[in-house]
Amino acid sequence: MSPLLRASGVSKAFGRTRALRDASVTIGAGEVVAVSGPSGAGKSTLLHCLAGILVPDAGEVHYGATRLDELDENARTRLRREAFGIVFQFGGLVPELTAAENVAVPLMFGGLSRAKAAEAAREWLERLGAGDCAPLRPGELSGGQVQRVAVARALAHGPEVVFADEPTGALDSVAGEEVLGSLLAEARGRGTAVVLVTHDNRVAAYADREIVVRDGVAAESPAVTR
Ligand SMILES: Nc1ncnc2c1ncn2[C@@H]1O[C@H](COP(=O)(O)OP(=O)(O)OP(=O)(O)O)[C@@H](O)[C@H]1O
Repeated sequence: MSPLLRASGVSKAFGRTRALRDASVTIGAGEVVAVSGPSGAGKSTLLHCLAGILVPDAGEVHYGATRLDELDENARTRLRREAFGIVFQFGGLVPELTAAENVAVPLMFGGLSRAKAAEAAREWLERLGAGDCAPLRPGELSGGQVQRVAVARALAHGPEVVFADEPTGALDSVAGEEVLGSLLAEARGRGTAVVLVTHDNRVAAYADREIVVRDGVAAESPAVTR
């Protein structure tokens, strides 16, 4: 599998907390990788460094031929918008916008007309089983619906990688499995890589491969052939 995203010797500290120590991991194109480990181990920090949300104190992050950690803030934001999709534990939707607008607005940033973005947003919400949510605001949605909308928003612009930080952590197991099932089915169908932070072993079982983080140290399991 060709490497898409590669962290090499990445370290990140917050004050005296060494959240990540010398982490070296690779994400292949189209690969679904679970990042697991106990609370506070450094999983989110690793995800944020790979996604260009955080800049590491040491080490390198490569996205294809691009050295992510050397880009300035604007360039990283642009790259994230174009090439990455992100799903947070609590959706991270804009509360003032409807579900449809939450999905459509990033598409308009990407250059689609309002009408085309609205149409694509509707299609994506339908695909994720959240068509009925289109006119509603996040405050009017269930946790599972919020995550479906967040997944639609993360996938709609055709990213190469989706980063999901405990995307089902706030949901009961049935809703969680449905959301995760939809995310992975859509991503696998499109060859989109997924980096999935979880401390739930059942969730990790959906992945092709696991990166286990303990005390800031990341260990990769070998690739599983499907
Ligand atoms: N912005 C921050 N400021 C200060 N400390 C931080 C910050 N972000 C993370 N940390 C600390 O870094 C360590 C790793 O945090 P991180 O969120 O990466 O762990 P995690 O494995 O994702 O944990 P959880 O499963 O509880 O979300 C923790 O000790 C945490 O308190």
